[in-house]
Amino acid sequence: MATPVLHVSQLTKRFGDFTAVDGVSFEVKPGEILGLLGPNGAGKTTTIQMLLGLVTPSGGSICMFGLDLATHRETILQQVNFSSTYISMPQSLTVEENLWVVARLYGLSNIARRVHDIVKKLEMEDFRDKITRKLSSGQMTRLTLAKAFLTEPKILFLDEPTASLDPDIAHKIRALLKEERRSSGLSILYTSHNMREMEEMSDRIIFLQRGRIVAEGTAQEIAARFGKADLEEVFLKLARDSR
Ligand SMILES: Nc1ncnc2c1ncn2[C@@H]1O[C@H](COP(=O)(O)OP(=O)(O)OP(=O)(O)O)[C@@H](O)[C@H]1O
Repeated sequence: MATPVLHVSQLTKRFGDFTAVDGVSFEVKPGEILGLLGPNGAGKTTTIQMLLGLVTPSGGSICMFGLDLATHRETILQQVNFSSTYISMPQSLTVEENLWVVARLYGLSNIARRVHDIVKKLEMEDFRDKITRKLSSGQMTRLTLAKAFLTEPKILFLDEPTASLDPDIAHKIRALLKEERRSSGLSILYTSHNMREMEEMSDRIIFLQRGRIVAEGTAQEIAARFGKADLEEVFLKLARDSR
């Protein structure tokens, strides 16, 4: 069996007396798309922030590519990238300048070609010269996705990657994610509140509720386990139970 790209064991985060992530364990295999689902406040973002080394866990371990994040942070993070709405990028630079900054920070070669390719792939030609401060939220989302793809990571963490995109662009982004997974074996962990997207994209889904995993499997397996027709019905049941 393939070695997992990501192995998370008993991951826990406490903020004072409050436990936001509570003993979570899971794996992501090479080329796998894992969906992280859960109601507001379930602990999805906190989990991703720990995987990125932005938040220090209170307990448990995170291994990527067989290395422990606590001791091999720099090596691991060179092969990881992420996209989320909480990223802030230099506001006075243009879209393309921001991509050049990222490319230089990662020490990439052939920067002009890479930037050109990613701008084309994400259909950003219209606003490549626009100042970042003036971007619409959907354009900003595309810039953060471009930043994530630019470094050709082995695993991508995406926190609500299609949240502010129009249906046409969201569809193209999903197709691109699937194509990258197919062509380069990219692994993806992502969150979304769009149940149809979760069903379409995810090989497996982890359902978080109050910081704990309450269900795991394919969308069909999870729906069947709860005796529901689809993921949306399961979500409504679990979300209402947790309020
Ligand atoms: N720095 C912090 N200090 C205290 N509590 C925090 C902190 N960060 C997150 N929390 C709390 O941890 C819980 C989990 O938050 P998190 O942002 O991980 O949830 P989420 O599943 O991503 O939710 P959403 O769907 O709303 O984005 C929430 O109750 C949140 O208020």
